[in-house]
Amino acid sequence: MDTPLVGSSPSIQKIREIIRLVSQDTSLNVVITGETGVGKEVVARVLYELSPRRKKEFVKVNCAAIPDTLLESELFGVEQGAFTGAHRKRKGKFELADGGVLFLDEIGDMSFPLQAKLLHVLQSGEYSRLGSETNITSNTWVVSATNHDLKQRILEKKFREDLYYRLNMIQINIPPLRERPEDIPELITHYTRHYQDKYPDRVIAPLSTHTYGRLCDFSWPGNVRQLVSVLQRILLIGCDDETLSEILHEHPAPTTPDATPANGNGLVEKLRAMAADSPEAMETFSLKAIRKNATDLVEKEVIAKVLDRTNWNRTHASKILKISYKTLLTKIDRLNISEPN
Ligand SMILES: Nc1ncnc2c1ncn2[C@@H]1O[C@H](COP(=O)(O)OP(=O)(O)OP(=O)(O)O)[C@@H](O)[C@H]1O
Repeated sequence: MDTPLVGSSPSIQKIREIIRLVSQDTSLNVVITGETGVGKEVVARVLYELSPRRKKEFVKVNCAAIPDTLLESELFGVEQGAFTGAHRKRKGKFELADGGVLFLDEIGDMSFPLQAKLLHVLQSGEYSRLGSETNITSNTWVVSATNHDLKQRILEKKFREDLYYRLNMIQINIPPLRERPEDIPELITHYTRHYQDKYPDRVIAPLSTHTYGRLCDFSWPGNVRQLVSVLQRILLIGCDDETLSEILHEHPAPTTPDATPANGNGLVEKLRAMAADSPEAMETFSLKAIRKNATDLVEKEVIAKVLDRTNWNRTHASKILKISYKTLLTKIDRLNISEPN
C-alpha cells in the first residue's frame, strides 16, 4: 500500500477497522471529518487502496479552491461548443473517476446551487456534460472530506440536509493530534525514516532526547501536517532550542470555522460573560467599543502566552510577535499583563 496511516492510538485503530469494513462495500458514500491536517486525505486514499476500485483512478477535487462556475464543468465535463471557448470535449472528474473514487475535499464549501446538482447525480446515478443532452451513468465511489461541522452548516442553511444524508452514509471522524498524543512517537519514527530514504546523500542525525520530548509534548494545532513540516525542518536543517520555540509557535492554528471558541482563546465566551455581568453596559456598547474590547482580549491572551513561553524574555517575545520592543512594553503596560512571581 502506498499511503501509510501511521498510529496505534485507540481512535486510529478504530478508524482502521472502519476502513477495512467500508472499503469492501463501496456503495456507501463516506464523509471524513476533522480539523485541517489530521489526515483526512490519507484516510480517503487508504479506503481507495484497500477497495476493489484501486485498479481505477483516485480523483481529487478541492471544492473550496475552484470558483463555482468552473467547479461545475470540472465535475461534469464539457461538450465541444457548449460555450464560447469550449473548443473541444473535456471529461469531468466524475467521468475520470469512473470505476474508481471521487474524493470531494472541502465539501462543506460547495455552493448551494452546485449542491443541488450533485444531489441529483447521486440520486439518479446519471449526469451529463455541460452542453450535452446525453446522460452518462455514474459509477464512482464518492468520498468527501470537510473540516466544517456539516450539521451546523445545515442549521445555517449553507448545506443541504438531503445531500448530507446522501454523502454521509458512513462518517469517519479523525480526532486532532492533541487528543491522541500516543501517535506522535510513531509519526516521528515513520517520517524520520521517510526523510532518510528520501535524502540518502544527507546525514540525518536522530533527534536529541530533549527535542524528541518537546515534539511529543507539543499540542500541534496544525495537527500531523504541522508535525511533519517541523520535523522535516529539524532533520534537514537542524534547529536549536530557541529556534524550535519560534517555529513551533509561528504556525497558524487551524481554521475551524464552525467550532466553538477557536483555539481555546474563548473570546466569544468572554464577551458573553461580560454581557452577563453587566447587561446594561453591553447594551450601550457601540460596535466600535466591542471591537476594541475584543482586540484587547485577544492581544492580551496572545502576548501573555508568548511571554510565558519565552520565560518573559521581552526581546525574544517581541521578535515572535513581530512588534518592536518598545511597542511590546507599551502593550504589557496598557493591557495590564503581569509577570508571574
Ligand atoms: N495518520 C497519518 N499517518 C501518516 N501521515 C499522516 C497521517 N495523518 C496525516 N498525515 C500526513 O499529514 C499531512 C496532512 O494530511 P492530510 O492532507 O491527509 O490532512 P487533511 O486532514 O486532509 O488536511 P486538510 O483539511 O487541510 O485538507 C500529509 O503530509 C499526510 O501524509
